[in-house]
Amino acid sequence: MPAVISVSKLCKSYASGFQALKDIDLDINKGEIFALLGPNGAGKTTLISIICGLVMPTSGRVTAAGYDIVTQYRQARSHIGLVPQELTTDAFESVWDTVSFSRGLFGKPPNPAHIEKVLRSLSLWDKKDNKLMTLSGGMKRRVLIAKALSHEPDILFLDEPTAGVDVELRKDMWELVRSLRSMGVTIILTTHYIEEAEEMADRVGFIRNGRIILVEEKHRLMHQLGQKQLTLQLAQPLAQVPAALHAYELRLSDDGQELVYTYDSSRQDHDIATLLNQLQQAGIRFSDLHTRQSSLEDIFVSLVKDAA
Ligand SMILES: Nc1ncnc2c1ncn2[C@@H]1O[C@H](COP(=O)(O)OP(=O)(O)OP(=O)(O)O)[C@@H](O)[C@H]1O
Repeated sequence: MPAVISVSKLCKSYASGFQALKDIDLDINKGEIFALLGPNGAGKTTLISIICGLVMPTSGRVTAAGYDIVTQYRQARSHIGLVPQELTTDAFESVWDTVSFSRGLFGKPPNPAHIEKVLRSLSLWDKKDNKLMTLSGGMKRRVLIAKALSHEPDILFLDEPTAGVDVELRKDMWELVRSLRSMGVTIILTTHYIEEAEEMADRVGFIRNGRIILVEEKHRLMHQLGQKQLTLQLAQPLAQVPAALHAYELRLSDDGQELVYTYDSSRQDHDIATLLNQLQQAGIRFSDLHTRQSSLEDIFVSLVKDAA
């Protein structure tokens, strides 16, 4: 898949001397949803701001849609839409005016048909004459997206798109992002809700202390690093795990009521049926059992810990 954004050897030191990005190499593929994850202060906003031309890089190179974001800023920027977290435009302006004005900022001629299409796709059409101050929080978020889409970009950055929104709206936003992708828009989002990345991303990148520590397809990541856990509720409490079962490295809860078996879901050599058979032979009976697959959040926490 061709890269629509290409970041190479990117470094950023702020005037204070603080090095916020260290030697970042990253390609974003055309048409994918890419989630950039990392703890507070990792460098996500700095990276996005550089790609969008809001912050100057110290060294390295970034291209967007083939254009250098420093030497060909206008061409590069015209391909990019940025959805910030906060709406800062005039509260007394109408939805239609604010979205049309955004388009004008990119030097694009007016195109009422496009603005109408964007507003309709965001369920904002019947609010087009409303002043921004009269909109609900969720609608204001949609206006931010409409503004970012006003100049027909094919790359969209969403900075924490669902921070502080309720579950209902979050699901709507996910739906919306998916439909944008199906229209061919490449989407890069930052989020603190790992669940959001798990739900939507094709690939995830982890950034920490200004370095990219891992970029991987979400499914492969979850398959490779994901672990499964089998928990057995014992019929009778157990004092200790029988020696015959030591190979499984089972963990017995303090009260002796629960046995937990953690295994690598990508390996074939851990046969649950054999374990259950051996438990039976050892006279250990259980009243219930359940399995759990580790989430992207578990993987994230362990990656961040490992990189500390
Ligand atoms: N203008 C600035 N001058 C000096 N340091 C800055 C400036 N902007 C950001 N930083 C520092 O750079 C680091 C990265 O900040 P950045 O905002 O990129 O992180 P982030 O990953 O987006 O964090 P968060 O998840 O909290 O939004 C932080 O330590 C921050 O304090």
